[in-house]
Amino acid sequence: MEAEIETNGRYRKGFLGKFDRHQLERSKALVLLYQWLEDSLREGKGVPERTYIIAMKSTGMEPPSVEIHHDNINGLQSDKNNSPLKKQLKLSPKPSRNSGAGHDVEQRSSSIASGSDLQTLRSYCPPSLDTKNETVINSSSTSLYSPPDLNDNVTEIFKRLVDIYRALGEDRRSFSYYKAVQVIEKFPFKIENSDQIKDLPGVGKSLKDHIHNEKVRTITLFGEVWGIGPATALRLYEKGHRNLDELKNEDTLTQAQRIGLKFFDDIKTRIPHHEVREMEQLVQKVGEQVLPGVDILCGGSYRRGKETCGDMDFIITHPDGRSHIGFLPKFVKCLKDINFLREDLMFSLHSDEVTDSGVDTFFGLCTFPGRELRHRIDLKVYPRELYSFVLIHWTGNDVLNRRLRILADSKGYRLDDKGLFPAVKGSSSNKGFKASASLKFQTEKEVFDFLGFPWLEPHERNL
Ligand SMILES: Nc1ccn([C@H]2C[C@H](O)[C@@H](COP(=O)(O)OP(=O)(O)OP(=O)(O)O)O2)c(=O)n1
Ligand SMILES: [Mn+2]
Repeated sequence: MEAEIETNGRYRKGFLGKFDRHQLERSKALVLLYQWLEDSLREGKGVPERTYIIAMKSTGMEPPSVEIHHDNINGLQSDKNNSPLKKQLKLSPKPSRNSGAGHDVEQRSSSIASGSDLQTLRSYCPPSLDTKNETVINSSSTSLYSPPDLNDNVTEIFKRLVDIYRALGEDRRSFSYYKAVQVIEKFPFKIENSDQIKDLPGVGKSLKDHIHNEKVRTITLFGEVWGIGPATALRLYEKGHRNLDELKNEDTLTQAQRIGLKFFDDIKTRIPHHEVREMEQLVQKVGEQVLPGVDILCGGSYRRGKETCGDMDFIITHPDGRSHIGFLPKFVKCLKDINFLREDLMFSLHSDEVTDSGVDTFFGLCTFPGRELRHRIDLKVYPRELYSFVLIHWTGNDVLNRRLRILADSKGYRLDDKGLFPAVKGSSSNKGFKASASLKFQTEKEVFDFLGFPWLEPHERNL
């Protein structure tokens, strides 16, 4: 049954009077009877809108006249003279209703306002909309409108929460998520931080928390991709990416980040200790062929005796103090030839330079012989004189390293993977420390002793 409202003065002032027809057209909103809200609150869920829709008629510059499609005209006074099909209705002045949840249905983000008689809620028609109403609605200036839901990552979760809370009997909470979905689905932009919606009523604290948590979770996830640091992770989040699949289409990623992404799951798979031992033996054997006498050992969690390792941290030097120079490129080539090294992430060569203490580094991915599962591998080549510091640093763990650094600081030294530097008088900056030459120690134990830290075997360093 349909009826036409006689737009009385109060009605125009209350809601439609605030907007011209073009504004309403632009908003592409459906205007619903306030009754929809009351019924929804009574039911504890959003009731189908189709019988509550008010359609606008284009009438030039005049305030819009209104058609109502409403079989259930409870709460509206009908004019006795109307035919059953087209009733002339007058809206009875009703007391203003601010019934709890209904109060914050109002939303300001999309040029739709709430009035005391009517609440506007949706900008799309639900799938249950009958075709018999479609003709009427389409002939008016309010068209069916299905905006792209730019925030479906949020609304999909919220829709689930609507059902979950309803099933739990928490109708009020269920309804507040329902309302939030209605509001968020209409956003013409992707929500990226909670500040964008902090002033929106109808979108509760839960959503703000949710978005904040989502941001933290997403940035943390992106930061787990090799080569993506916090700043890049934040930039990618702000570009709208929300999961790793979406990142695959991101053309600003470096080649190394792409590899990190492609083998994300592989890299996260920890390697059993005994497999690392086998790969260490393989790497040592190839190293000996390339450069007899070369010292190669796997540090990190493997050297500390952990059952599984996140990656392999190879530390390489040569006892003669010079043959390490130029070793790494040849070594990497051989390891690639036997299909052990598979992808490069970073290759940095400085062993023939005086600066940077002559360190060569290869970061990449390797596979256990006969397998395709990728593992992270680091090869670091240092001059022999730095070996004691290198072993301590790359064996860890990070807690021990921090303690040793603090201890060194307290004694007026700076400790890192390239030495132990006495503080330069008159300067407390890192630069001041670096300007001095490192003390020389042959073994890890000498460093521990010098600092006065009790000696710990590698397997005792899991602090
Ligand atoms: N922020 C960091 C990172 C690393 N390290 C040192 C201590 C680590 O033990 C060593 C190797 O770094 P890894 O990240 O490879 O850590 P682990 O080898 O200890 O553990 P995992 O099994 O996760 O590789 O380098 C450090 O002092 N501080
Ligand atoms: Mn490691």
